Amino acid sequence: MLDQTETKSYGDFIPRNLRPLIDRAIPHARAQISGSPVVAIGLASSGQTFFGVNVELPGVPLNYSIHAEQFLVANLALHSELQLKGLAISTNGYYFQAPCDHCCQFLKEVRDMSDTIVVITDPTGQSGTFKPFSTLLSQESISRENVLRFLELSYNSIGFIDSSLYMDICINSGCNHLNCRALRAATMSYAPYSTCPSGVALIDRRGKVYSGVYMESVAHNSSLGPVQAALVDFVVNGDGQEFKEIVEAVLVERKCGGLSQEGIARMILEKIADPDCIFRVLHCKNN
Ligand SMILES: O=c1ccn([C@H]2C[C@H](O)[C@@H](CO)O2)c(=O)[nH]1
Ligand SMILES: [Zn+2]
Repeated sequence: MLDQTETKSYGDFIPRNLRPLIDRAIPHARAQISGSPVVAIGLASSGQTFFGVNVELPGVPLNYSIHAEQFLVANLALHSELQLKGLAISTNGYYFQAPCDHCCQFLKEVRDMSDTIVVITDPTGQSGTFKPFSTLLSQESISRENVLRFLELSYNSIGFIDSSLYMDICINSGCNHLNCRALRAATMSYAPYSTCPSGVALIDRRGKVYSGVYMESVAHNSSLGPVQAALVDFVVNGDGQEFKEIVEAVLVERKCGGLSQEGIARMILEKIADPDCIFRVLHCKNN
C-alpha cells in the first residue's frame, strides 16, 4: 500500500523519484477489461504526493470507468487537498504520458490547474520535459470562470425530505454511520452546473465505511459519479478487497430537473457489489 502520509520523503517530482511510486501504485489498478493499468501521481499543494489508478467495472459500460487522473483528484478530495502542483502519468514507471483528453477536461475543474507541471517523457523514457498543463489544452475546450472549483470547500445546504430520517443523524461530524457519511458527502459534493448534489457511502463486510462526493465537469460526460468517487475511497483504504465485499450502500441526492444518480448507482452496484448488497436512496431538498 502506498502510504499517503510518508510520500513527502520521495524528493523532487522527477521521473527517477516517481518510478518507485508508480511501482507501488500499480497493484491497486483494476484494469481487468483493458489489461492496461494506468497510474497518476500528483504533487498536492501541501507538498504531499498522492496516487490515482484506473478502475474498470466489469459488466458495466466502459464510460463508467474511473481514469487514473480522476481517481487522483478524488483521492486529493479525501485528503482535503486543495490544488495540484505536479502531475505524472505512467503505465510502467519509465514512460510518462500526458493526461488523456477526457481527463484534461475533468482536470480543468481544479483551481489554477493551468500552472500545474506535467512530467512527460519520450516513449523510451530517455528524455523528458516538464510542461505546464495549460499547454496541453486545446483553445476551444470548455471552461467557466466564476464558479467554485474541485477540492474547494463547497457546501450545499440540503436536508432530507423525509424529516424522520433526522432521528438517526449525528450532529458530530466524525461519525461513521452510513446515512450520516452519505449526507455529509452530498453536502460537500461539487455540482455547480446541475445544482443536484449527491454523495454515496458504502460499507464492507467487515464494517468499514467509505464515501465519495459527486464531482461534476462543465462538459457533463467527464463528471465523476458519486459511486465511483466512493469506490476511490474503497480502493485507497479497503486493503485490496474485491468490490464484492461491499454489502450496503446509501445514495443521498437532491433530484432536480429530472436528473438523478439513482439508476446508474443501482446498475453499477448490482454488477460489482455483493449480490445481496442493500441499496438505499435518501432524497434531499434545498434548506
Ligand atoms: O490517460 C489515461 C488514459 C487511459 N486510462 C485508462 C482508462 C481505461 O481504464 C484504460 C484504457 O484506456 O486506461 C487512464 O486512466 N488515463
Ligand atoms: Zn484519463
